[in-house]
Amino acid sequence: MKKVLTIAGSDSSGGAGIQADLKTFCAHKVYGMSIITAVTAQNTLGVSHIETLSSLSVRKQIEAVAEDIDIDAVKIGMLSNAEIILTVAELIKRYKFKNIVLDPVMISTTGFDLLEKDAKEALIQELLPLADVITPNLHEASAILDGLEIKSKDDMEKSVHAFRKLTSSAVLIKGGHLVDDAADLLAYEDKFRWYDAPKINTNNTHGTGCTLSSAIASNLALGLSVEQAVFDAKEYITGAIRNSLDIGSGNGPTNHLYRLIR
Ligand SMILES: Nc1ncnc2c1ncn2[C@@H]1O[C@H](COP(=O)(O)OP(=O)(O)OP(=O)(O)O)[C@@H](O)[C@H]1O
Ligand SMILES: Cc1ncc(CO)c(N)n1
Repeated sequence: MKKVLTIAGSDSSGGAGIQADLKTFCAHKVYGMSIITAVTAQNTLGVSHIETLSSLSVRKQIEAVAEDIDIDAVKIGMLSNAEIILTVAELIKRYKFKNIVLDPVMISTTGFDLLEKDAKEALIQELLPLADVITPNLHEASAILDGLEIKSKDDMEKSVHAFRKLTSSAVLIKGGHLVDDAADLLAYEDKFRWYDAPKINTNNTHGTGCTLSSAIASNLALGLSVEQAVFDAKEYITGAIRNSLDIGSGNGPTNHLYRLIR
Protein backbone atom coordinates (compact mmCIF):
# COMPACT_ATOMS: atom_id res chain seq x y z
CA MET A 1 0.00 0.00 0.00
CA LYS A 2 1.25 3.52 -0.79
CA LYS A 3 2.09 5.65 2.24
CA VAL A 4 1.32 9.36 2.50
CA LEU A 5 2.37 11.80 5.23
CA THR A 6 0.60 14.99 6.24
CA ILE A 7 2.41 17.77 8.11
CA ALA A 8 -0.36 20.06 9.37
CA GLY A 9 -2.45 21.38 12.25
CA SER A 10 -5.20 19.53 14.09
CA ASP A 11 -8.81 20.75 13.71
CA SER A 12 -10.86 19.68 16.74
CA SER A 13 -14.07 19.73 14.67
CA GLY A 14 -12.63 17.26 12.13
CA GLY A 15 -13.38 19.28 8.99
CA ALA A 16 -9.95 20.67 8.05
CA GLY A 17 -6.28 20.07 8.86
CA ILE A 18 -4.88 16.68 9.88
CA GLN A 19 -8.36 15.18 10.24
CA ALA A 20 -9.44 16.14 6.69
CA ASP A 21 -6.12 14.86 5.36
CA LEU A 22 -6.36 11.44 7.01
CA LYS A 23 -9.99 11.02 5.86
CA THR A 24 -8.93 11.91 2.31
CA PHE A 25 -6.03 9.44 2.40
CA CYS A 26 -8.38 6.71 3.58
CA ALA A 27 -10.85 7.43 0.78
CA HIS A 28 -7.96 7.14 -1.71
CA LYS A 29 -6.92 3.77 -0.24
CA VAL A 30 -3.47 4.99 0.79
CA TYR A 31 -1.95 4.59 4.27
CA GLY A 32 -1.99 7.90 6.15
CA MET A 33 0.56 9.21 8.67
CA SER A 34 0.57 12.57 10.45
CA ILE A 35 2.98 15.14 11.87
CA ILE A 36 1.08 17.63 14.04
CA THR A 37 2.40 21.21 14.03
CA ALA A 38 -0.33 22.88 16.08
CA VAL A 39 -3.49 22.03 17.94
CA THR A 40 -6.35 24.35 17.08
CA ALA A 41 -9.59 24.64 19.02
CA GLN A 42 -12.08 25.24 16.23
CA ASN A 43 -15.52 24.40 15.01
CA THR A 44 -17.68 25.28 12.02
CA LEU A 45 -17.94 28.89 13.28
CA GLY A 46 -14.25 29.66 13.77
CA VAL A 47 -10.95 29.16 15.55
CA SER A 48 -10.88 30.07 19.26
CA HIS A 49 -7.37 28.97 20.28
CA ILE A 50 -4.10 27.73 18.79
CA GLU A 51 -1.31 25.98 20.60
CA THR A 52 1.71 25.57 18.35
CA LEU A 53 4.01 22.66 19.10
CA SER A 54 7.75 23.21 19.51
CA SER A 55 9.91 22.82 16.41
CA LEU A 56 11.70 20.04 18.37
CA SER A 57 8.45 18.09 18.62
CA VAL A 58 7.85 18.54 14.87
CA ARG A 59 11.46 17.45 14.17
CA LYS A 60 11.13 14.35 16.39
CA GLN A 61 7.81 13.34 14.81
CA ILE A 62 9.23 13.60 11.29
CA GLU A 63 12.42 11.74 12.24
CA ALA A 64 10.44 8.96 13.92
CA VAL A 65 8.41 8.35 10.76
CA ALA A 66 11.13 8.90 8.16
CA GLU A 67 13.75 6.73 9.93
CA ASP A 68 11.37 3.77 9.85
CA ILE A 69 8.93 4.06 6.95
CA ASP A 70 9.20 4.83 3.22
CA ILE A 71 7.03 7.78 2.29
CA ASP A 72 5.45 7.99 -1.19
CA ALA A 73 4.08 11.54 -0.93
CA VAL A 74 3.87 14.42 1.55
CA LYS A 75 1.10 16.99 2.01
CA ILE A 76 2.06 20.13 3.93
CA GLY A 77 -0.61 22.37 5.46
CA MET A 78 -0.61 24.70 8.50
CA LEU A 79 2.94 25.32 9.75
CA SER A 80 2.28 28.19 12.21
CA ASN A 81 5.74 29.81 12.37
CA ALA A 82 9.14 30.31 10.73
CA GLU A 83 11.00 27.91 13.04
CA ILE A 84 8.72 25.04 12.05
CA ILE A 85 9.02 26.00 8.38
CA LEU A 86 12.83 25.85 8.59
CA THR A 87 12.72 22.49 10.38
CA VAL A 88 10.39 20.99 7.78
CA ALA A 89 12.54 22.34 4.92
CA GLU A 90 15.71 20.90 6.48
CA LEU A 91 14.16 17.45 6.93
CA ILE A 92 12.61 17.37 3.44
CA LYS A 93 16.14 17.80 2.10
CA ARG A 94 17.74 15.35 4.53
CA TYR A 95 15.27 12.54 3.78
CA LYS A 96 14.81 13.47 0.10
CA PHE A 97 11.01 13.40 0.36
CA LYS A 98 9.24 13.20 -3.00
CA ASN A 99 5.80 14.15 -4.33
CA ILE A 100 5.48 17.15 -2.04
CA VAL A 101 2.22 19.10 -2.16
CA LEU A 102 2.39 22.42 -0.30
CA ASP A 103 -0.89 24.09 0.68
CA PRO A 104 0.41 27.50 1.85
CA VAL A 105 -2.18 27.85 4.61
CA MET A 106 -2.30 31.41 5.96
CA ILE A 107 -5.80 32.15 7.27
CA SER A 108 -8.85 29.98 8.00
CA THR A 109 -12.12 30.22 6.03
CA THR A 110 -13.41 32.22 9.00
CA GLY A 111 -10.53 34.74 8.85
CA PHE A 112 -8.24 33.52 11.67
CA ASP A 113 -4.44 33.73 11.20
CA LEU A 114 -2.93 30.24 10.92
CA LEU A 115 0.57 31.47 9.96
CA GLU A 116 2.46 34.16 11.89
CA LYS A 117 2.89 37.28 9.77
CA ASP A 118 6.71 37.20 9.77
CA ALA A 119 6.76 33.56 8.60
CA LYS A 120 5.57 34.29 5.06
CA GLU A 121 9.09 35.05 3.81
CA ALA A 122 10.46 31.77 5.23
CA LEU A 123 7.64 29.91 3.49
CA ILE A 124 8.46 31.57 0.17
CA GLN A 125 12.26 31.32 0.43
CA GLU A 126 12.69 27.91 2.07
CA LEU A 127 9.68 25.77 1.29
CA LEU A 128 8.29 26.90 -2.05
CA PRO A 129 11.39 25.72 -3.96
CA LEU A 130 11.10 22.22 -2.42
CA ALA A 131 7.47 21.60 -3.37
CA ASP A 132 6.36 19.69 -6.47
CA VAL A 133 2.92 21.30 -6.40
CA ILE A 134 1.74 24.35 -4.46
CA THR A 135 -1.98 25.06 -4.02
CA PRO A 136 -2.65 28.67 -2.98
CA ASN A 137 -6.19 30.04 -2.86
CA LEU A 138 -6.76 33.54 -4.31
CA HIS A 139 -5.84 35.27 -1.06
CA GLU A 140 -2.67 33.20 -0.52
CA ALA A 141 -1.58 33.65 -4.14
CA SER A 142 -1.96 37.41 -3.73
CA ALA A 143 -0.02 37.40 -0.42
CA ILE A 144 2.83 35.38 -1.97
CA LEU A 145 2.94 37.77 -4.94
CA ASP A 146 3.29 40.90 -2.76
CA GLY A 147 -0.35 41.95 -2.83
CA LEU A 148 -1.00 41.47 -6.56
CA GLU A 149 -4.79 41.72 -7.02
CA ILE A 150 -6.27 38.32 -8.01
CA LYS A 151 -10.05 38.43 -8.18
CA SER A 152 -10.96 37.04 -11.62
CA LYS A 153 -9.94 34.27 -14.02
CA ASP A 154 -8.01 36.88 -16.01
CA ASP A 155 -6.09 37.89 -12.88
CA MET A 156 -5.35 34.20 -12.22
CA GLU A 157 -3.82 33.81 -15.68
CA LYS A 158 -1.72 36.94 -15.17
CA SER A 159 -0.50 35.78 -11.77
CA VAL A 160 0.87 32.58 -13.28
CA HIS A 161 3.68 34.56 -14.90
CA ALA A 162 4.61 36.10 -11.56
CA PHE A 163 4.69 32.63 -10.00
CA ARG A 164 6.96 31.40 -12.79
CA LYS A 165 9.58 33.94 -11.68
CA LEU A 166 9.36 32.70 -8.09
CA THR A 167 9.35 28.91 -8.36
CA SER A 168 9.63 26.04 -10.82
CA SER A 169 7.03 24.03 -8.84
CA ALA A 170 3.69 23.34 -10.46
CA VAL A 171 1.22 25.94 -9.13
CA LEU A 172 -2.50 25.24 -8.77
CA ILE A 173 -4.32 28.50 -8.08
CA LYS A 174 -7.67 27.61 -6.51
CA GLY A 175 -10.67 29.60 -7.60
CA GLY A 176 -13.05 28.53 -4.83
CA HIS A 177 -13.41 32.19 -3.84
CA LEU A 178 -14.30 33.41 -7.36
CA VAL A 179 -17.79 34.88 -7.55
CA ASP A 180 -19.27 32.92 -10.47
CA ASP A 181 -17.54 29.57 -10.69
CA ALA A 182 -14.99 27.37 -8.97
CA ALA A 183 -12.34 27.02 -11.66
CA ASP A 184 -8.75 26.21 -10.66
CA LEU A 185 -5.72 27.00 -12.83
CA LEU A 186 -2.69 24.68 -13.00
CA ALA A 187 0.59 26.09 -14.29
CA TYR A 188 3.34 23.55 -14.77
CA GLU A 189 6.49 23.55 -16.86
CA ASP A 190 5.58 26.02 -19.63
CA LYS A 191 1.92 25.00 -19.89
CA PHE A 192 -1.28 25.85 -18.10
CA ARG A 193 -4.61 24.08 -17.80
CA TRP A 194 -7.98 25.09 -16.39
CA TYR A 195 -10.01 22.70 -14.26
CA ASP A 196 -13.54 24.01 -14.50
CA ALA A 197 -16.32 23.32 -12.03
CA PRO A 198 -19.64 24.99 -11.24
CA LYS A 199 -19.83 26.87 -7.97
CA ILE A 200 -21.95 24.77 -5.62
CA ASN A 201 -24.37 26.83 -3.58
CA THR A 202 -23.44 25.78 -0.05
CA ASN A 203 -21.83 27.17 3.11
CA ASN A 204 -20.23 23.81 3.80
CA THR A 205 -16.75 24.54 2.48
CA HIS A 206 -14.75 24.07 5.68
CA GLY A 207 -11.58 22.14 4.81
CA THR A 208 -11.94 22.19 1.02
CA GLY A 209 -8.32 23.30 0.54
CA CYS A 210 -6.97 20.61 2.88
CA THR A 211 -9.06 17.96 1.15
CA LEU A 212 -7.91 19.00 -2.34
CA SER A 213 -4.19 19.06 -1.50
CA SER A 214 -4.37 15.69 0.29
CA ALA A 215 -6.19 14.18 -2.68
CA ILE A 216 -3.45 15.46 -5.01
CA ALA A 217 -0.74 13.98 -2.74
CA SER A 218 -2.58 10.64 -2.63
CA ASN A 219 -2.87 10.56 -6.42
CA LEU A 220 0.83 11.39 -6.87
CA ALA A 221 1.71 8.57 -4.45
CA LEU A 222 -0.43 6.26 -6.60
CA GLY A 223 1.72 7.15 -9.60
CA LEU A 224 -0.47 9.62 -11.50
CA SER A 225 1.07 12.56 -13.40
CA VAL A 226 0.59 16.01 -11.87
CA GLU A 227 -2.06 16.84 -14.49
CA GLN A 228 -4.05 13.67 -13.83
CA ALA A 229 -3.54 13.87 -10.05
CA VAL A 230 -5.11 17.34 -10.07
CA PHE A 231 -7.93 16.24 -12.42
CA ASP A 232 -8.92 13.33 -10.16
CA ALA A 233 -8.52 15.46 -7.01
CA LYS A 234 -10.79 18.15 -8.49
CA GLU A 235 -13.46 15.51 -9.17
CA TYR A 236 -13.07 14.24 -5.61
CA ILE A 237 -13.40 17.68 -3.96
CA THR A 238 -16.35 18.65 -6.16
CA GLY A 239 -18.18 15.47 -5.10
CA ALA A 240 -17.18 15.98 -1.46
CA ILE A 241 -18.63 19.53 -1.54
CA ARG A 242 -21.75 18.48 -3.47
CA ASN A 243 -22.43 15.88 -0.77
CA SER A 244 -21.14 18.06 2.08
CA LEU A 245 -22.49 17.64 5.59
CA ASP A 246 -24.81 19.96 7.54
CA ILE A 247 -22.80 19.53 10.72
CA GLY A 248 -22.62 22.46 13.16
CA SER A 249 -24.19 25.88 12.67
CA GLY A 250 -21.48 27.53 10.54
CA ASN A 251 -19.41 26.31 7.56
CA GLY A 252 -19.91 22.54 7.61
CA PRO A 253 -17.32 20.01 6.39
CA THR A 254 -16.81 18.13 3.14
CA ASN A 255 -17.98 14.52 2.94
CA HIS A 256 -15.30 11.88 2.43
CA LEU A 257 -17.69 8.96 2.49
CA TYR A 258 -19.84 9.94 -0.47
CA ARG A 259 -18.34 7.34 -2.77
CA LEU A 260 -18.79 4.60 -0.15
CA ILE A 261 -22.18 5.44 1.38
CA ARG A 262 -24.96 6.70 -0.86
N1 LIG B 1 -18.69 26.48 -3.53
C1 LIG B 1 -17.84 25.70 -4.22
N2 LIG B 1 -18.28 24.95 -5.25
C2 LIG B 1 -17.45 24.16 -5.95
N3 LIG B 1 -16.12 24.05 -5.69
C3 LIG B 1 -15.62 24.79 -4.68
C4 LIG B 1 -16.45 25.64 -3.88
N4 LIG B 1 -15.66 26.23 -2.93
C5 LIG B 1 -14.41 25.76 -3.12
N5 LIG B 1 -14.38 24.90 -4.17
C6 LIG B 1 -13.21 24.17 -4.68
O1 LIG B 1 -12.57 23.60 -3.53
C7 LIG B 1 -11.17 23.61 -3.70
C8 LIG B 1 -10.53 24.41 -2.57
O2 LIG B 1 -10.58 25.77 -2.95
P1 LIG B 1 -10.68 27.01 -2.01
O3 LIG B 1 -10.41 28.20 -2.86
O4 LIG B 1 -11.96 26.98 -1.24
O5 LIG B 1 -9.48 26.70 -1.02
P2 LIG B 1 -9.16 27.25 0.40
O6 LIG B 1 -9.68 28.63 0.57
O7 LIG B 1 -7.71 27.03 0.61
O8 LIG B 1 -9.96 26.27 1.32
P3 LIG B 1 -10.14 26.32 2.93
O9 LIG B 1 -11.57 26.71 3.13
O10 LIG B 1 -9.87 24.92 3.35
O11 LIG B 1 -9.15 27.32 3.49
C9 LIG B 1 -10.93 24.19 -5.10
O12 LIG B 1 -10.87 23.13 -6.04
C10 LIG B 1 -12.15 25.06 -5.30
O13 LIG B 1 -12.40 25.32 -6.66
C1 LIG C 1 -5.79 23.10 11.26
C2 LIG C 1 -6.29 23.82 10.07
N1 LIG C 1 -5.58 23.77 8.92
C3 LIG C 1 -6.02 24.42 7.81
C4 LIG C 1 -7.19 25.14 7.84
C5 LIG C 1 -7.65 25.89 6.59
O1 LIG C 1 -8.88 25.53 6.20
C6 LIG C 1 -7.92 25.15 9.06
N2 LIG C 1 -9.10 25.82 9.17
N3 LIG C 1 -7.45 24.49 10.13
